[in-house]
Amino acid sequence: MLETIKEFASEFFVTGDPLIYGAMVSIGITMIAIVAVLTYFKKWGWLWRNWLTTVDHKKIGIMYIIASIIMLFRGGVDALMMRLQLAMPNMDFLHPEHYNQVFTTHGTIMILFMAMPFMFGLFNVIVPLQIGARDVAFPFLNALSFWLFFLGAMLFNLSFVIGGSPDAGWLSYPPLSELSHSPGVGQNFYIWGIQISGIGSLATGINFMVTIIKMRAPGMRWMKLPMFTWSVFSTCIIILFAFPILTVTLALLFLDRFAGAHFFTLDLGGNPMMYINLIWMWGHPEVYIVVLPAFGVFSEIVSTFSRKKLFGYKSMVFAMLIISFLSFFTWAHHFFTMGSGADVNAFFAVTTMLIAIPTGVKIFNWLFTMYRGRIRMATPMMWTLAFIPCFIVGGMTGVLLSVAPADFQFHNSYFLIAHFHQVLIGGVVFGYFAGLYYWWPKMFGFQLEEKLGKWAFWTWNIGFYVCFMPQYAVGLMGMTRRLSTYGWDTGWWELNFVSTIGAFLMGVGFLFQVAQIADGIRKYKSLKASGDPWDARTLEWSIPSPAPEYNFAVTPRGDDIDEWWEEKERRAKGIYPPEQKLEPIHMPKNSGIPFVMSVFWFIAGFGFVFGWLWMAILGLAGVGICMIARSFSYDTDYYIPVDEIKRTEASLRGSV
Ligand code: HEA
Ligand code: HEM
Ligand SMILES: [Cu+2]
Repeated sequence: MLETIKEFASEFFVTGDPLIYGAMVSIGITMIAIVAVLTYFKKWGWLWRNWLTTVDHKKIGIMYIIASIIMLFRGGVDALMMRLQLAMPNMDFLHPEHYNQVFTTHGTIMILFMAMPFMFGLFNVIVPLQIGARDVAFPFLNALSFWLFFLGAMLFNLSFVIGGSPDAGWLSYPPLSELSHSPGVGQNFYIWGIQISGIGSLATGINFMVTIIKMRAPGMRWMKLPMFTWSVFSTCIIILFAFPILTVTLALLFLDRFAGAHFFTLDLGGNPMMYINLIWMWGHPEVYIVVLPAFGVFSEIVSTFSRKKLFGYKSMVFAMLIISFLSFFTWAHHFFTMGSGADVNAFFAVTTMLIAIPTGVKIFNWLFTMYRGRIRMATPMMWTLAFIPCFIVGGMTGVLLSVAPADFQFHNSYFLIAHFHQVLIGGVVFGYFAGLYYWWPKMFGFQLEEKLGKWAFWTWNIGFYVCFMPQYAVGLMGMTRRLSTYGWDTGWWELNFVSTIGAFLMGVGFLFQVAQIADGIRKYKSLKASGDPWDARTLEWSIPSPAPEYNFAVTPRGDDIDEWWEEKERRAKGIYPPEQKLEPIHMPKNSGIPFVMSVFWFIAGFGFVFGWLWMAILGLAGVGICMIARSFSYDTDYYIPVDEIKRTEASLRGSV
């Protein structure tokens, strides 16, 4: 008996490292604590009814954001472990094979399970409210997308506890990711975790595209759309074309590993370069997928906090559409060194450089919006102001990398690492933080304490520069990426040491944010009387905060770019909109199917990971049954009666 248990343990659990044991035990304890708390307070029913089965876009958005912040923590711990290992030469904190696992999971989690869900969270919370809609076009699909993302992410994270983490880099290049070089199950976790959540991402892209096309308030023509919604639309275009490439690429890699196909091996007619091309055809657009919505957030904040109309509305829209389009023609800049020849490299160098132009247009528009504005220095605006110089430097070093001959030097060095962290942190993370601070009152109906927010802001920012500026230098001095340690004779240690200090400062910044949120919850003070604490401009602020379940009691109009601002001006002049009659509101009903179906996907994925076909088939059968069950469920909607709307409105607006 004991032998069998030992065998089981040695097959499924990563053994031998106290660090991993420690983490496993803490994950286990956390899980038990969560289950115990839910049971003790009898919250299972509440959890199921209000969250696990919800199809309300606002709640789905909040769940996305919570999941992504947890993933930011996990990815951040990975980052700090790497920085600790690199702080001094010849460190023995992470062994080389662990170092490989840690940068792989860090990169994958940060992009796919932190940035993507944060972005989808903001889409969900804001887009329907900004365009005056009652929900997204397909609320059921929206819930399904969330649960696919969530269980995909869980499957990926499970690799840490069972079976071993992937370790072939965040894009899992063959031949390293092939069975011959990575015989463990880590790569399978990578493939299935991303595959399952990727289907969710594609569905979200389609959902929001249809929502924006079909569900805008009357009067809201395309050139009246709020800028954040435009950014979401341009991102959805990229998702629509890029994600299917990822799905196919991972499916082919899976066939290589699982069925002995040879798409990406050099023998039997395959070619690893095919994988590299395919993965970057998704991977490059992916970085613009995550940054465009951040641009949208900055646009909203700049105009709200400068109390001015956004400068150059149309040029902003065209710049984003051009970036969406160009993002599909630059992928080969990630492998200039792979021998495609001068002509190919020149083509991709030029297309890459072209992207600097629309991006520059956007930067100048933000600056012109601020020019002569009455700027208020609240935290959302501070993150926006910090973003601009940071992103300019990060973008400029991107342009340096795009010079193909120079890239032969920069490629895979710490110069590259510094470039992409600068655009990803300075652009994406700062952007989503700004959005979170800006829309926090909208989501939860109370304000966060600014003081702790400012502490978080400064530690993050100072930490950022201290961490990543030295990396440009150490990159030029020859330090390459994915290096688990180095010697004293390299001359790199001082810069690395400084860099590690910066990384920990950012960690402190994160702790300040957690404290700020905890403090806000403790001192909770409802915003009942005013749903519009920033004196903002777009429709989401025209209704109470948090928004009622049905969003708008009566459908608003969207005739102006800053409709709510114009409305406030009209009201100040005593011009009120005509009283509209309330009507019963048509709403989608909650459903447990998205959650259950995603659990079956998880089971199928788990089966494929370990090559247990019976389990995979069981999972897929469950998915099929859920689909059939859904197609036979007719009771999917209901109406909210007028009385109830009246009661809700009265209580939310504080007059009861
Ligand atoms: C949000 C993410 C994001 C963003 C926005 C960008 C933006 C850009 N990136 Fe970056 N990049 C990454 C994420 C991102 N990148 C990642 C993750 C990798 C590495 C992946 C890996 O290997 O693991 C990478 C790698 C990478 C490479 C590959 C290098 C190599 O592997 O050797 C190159 C090469 O061309 C490049 C170029 C650019 C350029 C030109 C831009 C441009 O879009 C920047 C445009 C912006 C500006 C230029 C600043 C503002 C403009 C002005 C003020 C106007 C005036 C300026 C000029 C006229 C120059 N990037
Ligand atoms: C919080 C601060 C962060 C620090 C200190 C940090 C640090 C690091 C380090 C040390 C590496 C490994 C470098 C190497 O050895 O090659 C790395 C890789 C990477 N990071 Fe970060 N990181 C941070 C945040 C982020 C964020 C927010 C993102 C994405 C949104 C991100 C995306 C990546 C990616 C894609 C890789 C490449 C992984 C690979 O080589 O496969 N990082 N980071
Ligand atoms: Cu790129």
